[in-house]
Amino acid sequence: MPEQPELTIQGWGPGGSRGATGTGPEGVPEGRLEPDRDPDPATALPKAARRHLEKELGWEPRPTPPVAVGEIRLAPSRLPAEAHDALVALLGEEHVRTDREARLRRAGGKSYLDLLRRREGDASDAPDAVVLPGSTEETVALLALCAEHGVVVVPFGGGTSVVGGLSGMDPDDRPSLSVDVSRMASVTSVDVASSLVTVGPGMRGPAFEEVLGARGLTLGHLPQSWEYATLGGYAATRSAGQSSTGVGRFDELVAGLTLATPAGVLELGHPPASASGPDLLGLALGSEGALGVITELRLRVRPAPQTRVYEGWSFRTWADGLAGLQRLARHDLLPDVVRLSDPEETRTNLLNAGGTGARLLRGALRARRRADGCLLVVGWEGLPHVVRARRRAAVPVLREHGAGRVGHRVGESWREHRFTAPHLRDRLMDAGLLVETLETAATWTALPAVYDAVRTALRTSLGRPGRQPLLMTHVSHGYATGASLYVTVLADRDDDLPLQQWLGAKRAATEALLAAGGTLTHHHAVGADHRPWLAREVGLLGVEVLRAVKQRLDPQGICNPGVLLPD
Ligand SMILES: Cc1cc2nc3c(=O)[nH]c(=O)nc-3n(C[C@H](O)[C@H](O)[C@H](O)COP(=O)(O)OP(=O)(O)OC[C@H]3O[C@@H](n4cnc5c(N)ncnc54)[C@H](O)[C@@H]3O)c2cc1C
Repeated sequence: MPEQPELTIQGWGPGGSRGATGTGPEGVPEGRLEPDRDPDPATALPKAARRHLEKELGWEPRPTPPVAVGEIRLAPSRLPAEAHDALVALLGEEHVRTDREARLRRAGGKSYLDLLRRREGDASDAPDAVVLPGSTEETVALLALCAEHGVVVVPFGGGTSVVGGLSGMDPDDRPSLSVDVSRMASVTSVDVASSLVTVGPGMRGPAFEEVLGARGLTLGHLPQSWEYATLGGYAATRSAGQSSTGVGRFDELVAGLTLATPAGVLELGHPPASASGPDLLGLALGSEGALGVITELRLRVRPAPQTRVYEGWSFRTWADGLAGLQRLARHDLLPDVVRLSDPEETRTNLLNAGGTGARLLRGALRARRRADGCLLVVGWEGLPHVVRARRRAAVPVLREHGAGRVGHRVGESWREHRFTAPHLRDRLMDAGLLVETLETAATWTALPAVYDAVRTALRTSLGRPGRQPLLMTHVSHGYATGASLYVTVLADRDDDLPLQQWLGAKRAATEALLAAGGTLTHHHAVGADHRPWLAREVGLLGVEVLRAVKQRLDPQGICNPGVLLPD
């Protein structure tokens, strides 16, 4: 398996002048514990970005660094000795870990709240131990063992959950195990004729694409968390990638999977298609570890694209942009990548982009009176003549809605930098900012109202005299019936009550988007954070159906009890 980069615990990405280093057992990427940091906020951000944010937010940059990793508080492991010994007998000593480093690395996910807690030295969500099963059989056996000893099990993929999916909360406060699937990370079969590849859940996107690329294939699932998230995690959360408008959401890429549960093994999905009753595969997709551990996936792949065309367009208004996308969607003409930024996101991105190209673009948009407009990045991939034909059909529609072409460099630059934002988030958090995202989806009809409602709720909740949040929104995925909205929120952090500040804003935004007709989540999943609202979307009877399925597969309720189902 190609080497996978390191996981960190207080931010995103590798590095860390102050972090500890270590080498882990087979399959566990070990290394520095925290990202590289410039402790001085005056130099940590590009000048233009800092000036813009200071003006927009009423924010004064100040150093708010995380505590040193050595100061993070970690309670002693509560794993009972008999359970530990039984796990060692099953998996071997090196695959049952209770050491500080192993537990800290699997403490929670990467939401703003998760990172705030860890930056403040709180690792109360750390598991009592980490186990690394190597096969479906070992996973089933370890689930039986945990059920017998009353130990909670939290599957761990890349640790990139942003909805509290790894918080390990348990109403009965039992000891908890992080089940790290990184040892199950190899490709076991490639069926080129059927476009099917069987792979372990612990493999990450870059490694998988490398293996597929050698065969002229691709999966094409590219979420912003691509560097760290795993294939099993994508399935467990119903992830969507940046090209999902074209290649489909991750749900659509899963042809089948194996789910190890305390009640036994489920083999789900029968490609190419089946009418044998309701689709049980759908129960495992989005199950977030609450029904068991996904131990194998059969994924639908495609030939690697021979051509890629990425470019930028500019609409005069947000309404024009939405109307243009809706029209493309109705006629099945949406490109593979569609990303329409609202005026606030467009302005901020243009100001923050450095270099001559960005300066020229700003000038050109001003000259064409589009400085307050909305940037659209589109991308087409595939066979050259198909890409040409699809683009040729879409361009007149864009023009009919007033879009002006701003060129390939904008599209290419977006493609080149599309995984950098999470690294910037670390630096913004170091300088006293609240930085978080939220997402939803709505029909084309409801979308404008959802957009307005979320913005009003966030402004009301986070606004203070002389201070306003910066709310940057884009449409990230288009469908015939509607689209998703993705909001990036920046605000001056309340240094006294930072957790409460975001919890209040998130609650207000969620209430507002549900009332306006948005979905609870488009691709981040339910986790612990969205649980209280699940019944609003699926109804009380829907929650009861899910509870009954869980009761059958996991009678002792040991599988990730803190997520998905409301208390
Ligand atoms: C900076 C950033 C950018 C992001 N961008 C995107 C994006 O563009 N699109 C998107 O969809 N999401 C995005 N996310 C959210 C996150 O990356 C996804 O939810 C991803 O699918 C999680 O994968 P993971 O391997 O990290 O899973 P984890 O975070 O480890 O786990 C997520 C949940 O799934 C469960 N789980 C994990 N593996 C298994 C398994 N094998 N069997 C059963 N349950 C399992 C866990 O218990 C947990 O409840 C982003 C997150 C961050 C921090």
